[in-house]
Amino acid sequence: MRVTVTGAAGQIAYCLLPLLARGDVFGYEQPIELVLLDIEQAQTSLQGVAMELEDGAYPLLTAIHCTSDVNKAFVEADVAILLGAFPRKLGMERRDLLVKNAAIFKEQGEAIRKHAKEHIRILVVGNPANTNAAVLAQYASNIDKKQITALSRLDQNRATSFVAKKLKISPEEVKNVFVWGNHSNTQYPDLFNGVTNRGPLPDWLRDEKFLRDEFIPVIQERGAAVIKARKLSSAMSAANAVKDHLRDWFLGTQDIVNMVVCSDGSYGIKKGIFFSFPCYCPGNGTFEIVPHFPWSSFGEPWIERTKKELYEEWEQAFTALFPKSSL
Ligand SMILES: NC(=O)c1ccc[n+]([C@@H]2O[C@H](COP(=O)([O-])OP(=O)(O)OC[C@H]3O[C@@H](n4cnc5c(N)ncnc54)[C@H](O)[C@@H]3O)[C@@H](O)[C@H]2O)c1
Ligand SMILES: O=C(O)C[C@H](O)C(=O)O
Repeated sequence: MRVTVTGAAGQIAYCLLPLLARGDVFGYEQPIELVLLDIEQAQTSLQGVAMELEDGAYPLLTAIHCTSDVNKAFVEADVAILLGAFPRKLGMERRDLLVKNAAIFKEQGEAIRKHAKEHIRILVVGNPANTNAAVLAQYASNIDKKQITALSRLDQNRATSFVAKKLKISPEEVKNVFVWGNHSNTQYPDLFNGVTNRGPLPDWLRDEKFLRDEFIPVIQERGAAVIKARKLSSAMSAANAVKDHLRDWFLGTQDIVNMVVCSDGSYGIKKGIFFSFPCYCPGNGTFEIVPHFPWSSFGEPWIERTKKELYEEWEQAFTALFPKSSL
């Protein structure tokens, strides 16, 4: 299995690469070859990462290739994990970030179309992840949209862990806590479908004041809180969520998991928009959006807000990429 990781000299990659090499993601019997892409200025650091991978003496890791050439990076790739993105700099508006990253994901989408295996499975992590995935899907035009996903599992893990801590139980016992929409602070973390293996969540966890004043803002702002505390964005937990997302997508799970996927019109979300939905993963890189989880009247305005943000993001990226067209 040939796995391409972009942004491979960055901090998420540093936490993720050992998990891939050890077999935690694709299974303990699956040999993998890693192709590590980063920009020219990061090549010395990338060489250091490759040395450390070699020094791990991982039995499943059959080869490591480092490159700064996007066209070489995706040759014959079975899986692409897209971590590399332009970071937000001081004074940059969200729109500037969107446009900068749209250019990167356009280039990578084209390279995937030309060079990757047709059955490739893609996970976009670099922010703004939903819209980057939508841009990539436009340009990797020979790839079925169901092969392209983005990461919202970190948000689901955060929400699940929050509930487990409140109830003093293991996160394993908490199911069906979902995060809908954009991987941004408009996401809607939803406890109305949540259960534990002892039964439904207690009423106080669904109290509207508690949801509005505590649960929802804590989950929506968790990424910012980590940045404030570490002066760096979350990396260990992001790598762990990448592992969970890919393992479940490839090896299957009975749990309903959050993935950002291309809307097929489910839940009234416009087709083509990449939205975080609850998904069922039977294995082998397949998933189905689970269609029947209710939002409750409390959830509707939150969903509207995140949906609106995603439609606007897509319009901005689309206008930058195709200045003379209209949606
Ligand atoms: N979706 C999520 O849940 C989630 C969670 C955490 C972080 N993120 C995002 O993931 C991304 C990576 O985070 P990080 O902490 O590893 O960042 P980082 O800055 O440590 O690493 C990013 C790496 O990408 C490289 N890069 C930049 N442009 C590139 C390009 N065109 N091609 C290849 N490589 C390129 C950089 O040189 C750098 O080495 C960021 O965009 C971050 O906001 C997403
Ligand atoms: O990198 C960020 O802006 C935050 C990150 O997406 C996170 O959720 O931790």
